[in-house]
Amino acid sequence: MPLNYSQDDMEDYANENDSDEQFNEDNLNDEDYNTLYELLPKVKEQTDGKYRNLDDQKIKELLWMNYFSIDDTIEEIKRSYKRKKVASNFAKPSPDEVHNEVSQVTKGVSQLKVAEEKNNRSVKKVNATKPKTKINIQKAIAQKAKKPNLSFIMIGHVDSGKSTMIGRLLYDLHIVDSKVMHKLTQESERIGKPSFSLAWVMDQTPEERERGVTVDICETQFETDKGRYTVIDSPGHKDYVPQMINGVTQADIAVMIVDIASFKSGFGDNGQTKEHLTIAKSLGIDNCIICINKMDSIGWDKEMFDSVKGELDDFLMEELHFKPANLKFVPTSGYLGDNIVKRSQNCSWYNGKVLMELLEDANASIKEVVDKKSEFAMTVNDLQKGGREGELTIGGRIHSGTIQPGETIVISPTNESGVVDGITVTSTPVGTFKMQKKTAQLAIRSEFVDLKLKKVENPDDILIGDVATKPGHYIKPVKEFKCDINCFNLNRPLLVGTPFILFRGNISIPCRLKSIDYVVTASGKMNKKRKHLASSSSGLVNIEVLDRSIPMFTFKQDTKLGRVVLRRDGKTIGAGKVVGLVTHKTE
Ligand SMILES: Nc1nc2c(ncn2[C@@H]2O[C@H](COP(=O)(O)OP(=O)(O)OP(=O)(O)O)[C@@H](O)[C@H]2O)c(=O)[nH]1
Repeated sequence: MPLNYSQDDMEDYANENDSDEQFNEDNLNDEDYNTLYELLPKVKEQTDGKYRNLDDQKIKELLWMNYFSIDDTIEEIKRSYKRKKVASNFAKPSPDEVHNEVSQVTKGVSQLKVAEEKNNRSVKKVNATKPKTKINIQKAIAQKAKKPNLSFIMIGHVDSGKSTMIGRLLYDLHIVDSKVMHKLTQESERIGKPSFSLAWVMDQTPEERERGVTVDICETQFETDKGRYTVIDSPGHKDYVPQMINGVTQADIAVMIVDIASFKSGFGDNGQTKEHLTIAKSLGIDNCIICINKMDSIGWDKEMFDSVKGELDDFLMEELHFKPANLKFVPTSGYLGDNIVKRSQNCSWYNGKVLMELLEDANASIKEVVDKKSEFAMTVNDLQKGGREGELTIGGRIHSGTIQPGETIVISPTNESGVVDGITVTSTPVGTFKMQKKTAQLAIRSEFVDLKLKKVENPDDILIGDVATKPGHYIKPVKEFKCDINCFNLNRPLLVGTPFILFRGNISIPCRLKSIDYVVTASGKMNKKRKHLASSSSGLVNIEVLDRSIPMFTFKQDTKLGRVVLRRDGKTIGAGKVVGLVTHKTE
């Protein structure tokens, strides 16, 4: 593709040519020819050592295909290597670069326009209101920064010991007292499941206790001298992966629990170990603590620990592209409490940190508690009707920005609004055994809060998954968006028209593959003719939401909420980054 072409030429090129067109340097004009030879050594230098076996001809071809952009070419080279892996985390294409690609491809889709340029006429105007009490916000933020809130989720194959681990953590931190434990032990013994007493601290519904299986996420807040924490328990059973995805979207880091005694079944294709890790990475979790658990059941065998650690390390680094420094492995027994809060006496060969110390390190590494550039946004995760008309309490994690009582919020997709009447934060300080509900004059990013709202016209229109912002920053809902997608685990190809369930934040909604702009072929070429995606392939696609319009973010706007996961037939089949929101002219 020549460099100095006009926009019209580029459109013609996009419409008329496909990626199968052969590169022939004899046909280049002088300027393009010179550019090619100037850039070739630069690409070689930057990819040398990592991506060998690429000959000059192939690099020239890739440079040409990518309009002589070094970054895009290197990205293409990386992608072609990535596709050799079973799963992918679509690690790097920079949002800007993807955005550029999209703005070129969207030119060909003539009926559509990128929605970010807004059509807000139909949206009722909601005015901002001032906080009830004037406070020194900087001082209040600085105060909160002394104890940031780290949210971590326990993930892992069914029965690996997630709930037991949390029960043990809370018990050893003196958050759950011995009276509660004694009661739970008696109750679990009564139904013949004594080993579940610790798990019952988190598994609270009769269904969960009877079946010994967690079916939904459950979160608990606690506070140590150094930091605040939210621990999220998630189900390991394959039928409850959607609930697990919901939990991941509210977490900063993941704690993967692996049952060493049945590692193979959990790690195989039918197990959830790989699926949970892939989902976590796809949804933006970059740090993972891996507890190799139930070590008591194999006599704390170091060789077995090393072998399982090796297999997991390979998968996490090579296929999911975790950075080695962001992975921490601990040998644990959640049941007996080894290496959770207290150091194990049974495992002299392990000199690393225990789970709680690793969580403290992760908490201490939170640098900025509020990103000053980002506006308030919160996904609604819980709803409680108020006693009076127009009252409603919404619960959730503040995703970005700050909020104070007295301020008005507006909720997408219905444009309902309400005035924040009060903010409550819940936590149990270590050693007190008492959950405290505190009212707050200010709540900030990463806190789990309940916002009591008043003056809500139609409370019934607000649903879980809706997004609250301040007036002027309303997220316009869309029914279609462009997505840079990676597919894995497909039994049969994903064709245009195929329906699937899309997960974004805590929303899960039926969607279909509306069209494919291009597929990246096995040889690393962009193919604009292909109308299906195969396993381990990637591409730029249009996704249509089938039920209703939903609030969406691009990856450029928000690196967490701008990500989606696709599931079909009970399997996770792909993940992607949203690169453009699309509205039809008639909308
Ligand atoms: N030997 C041994 N057994 C454990 C350990 N941790 C948990 N268990 C047992 O494993 C079984 C399952 O524990 P849970 O904590 O319910 O497992 P889970 O991962 O939360 O289960 P789901 O949420 O349903 O996937 C229970 O019988 C536990 O007592 C451990 O460290 N050692």
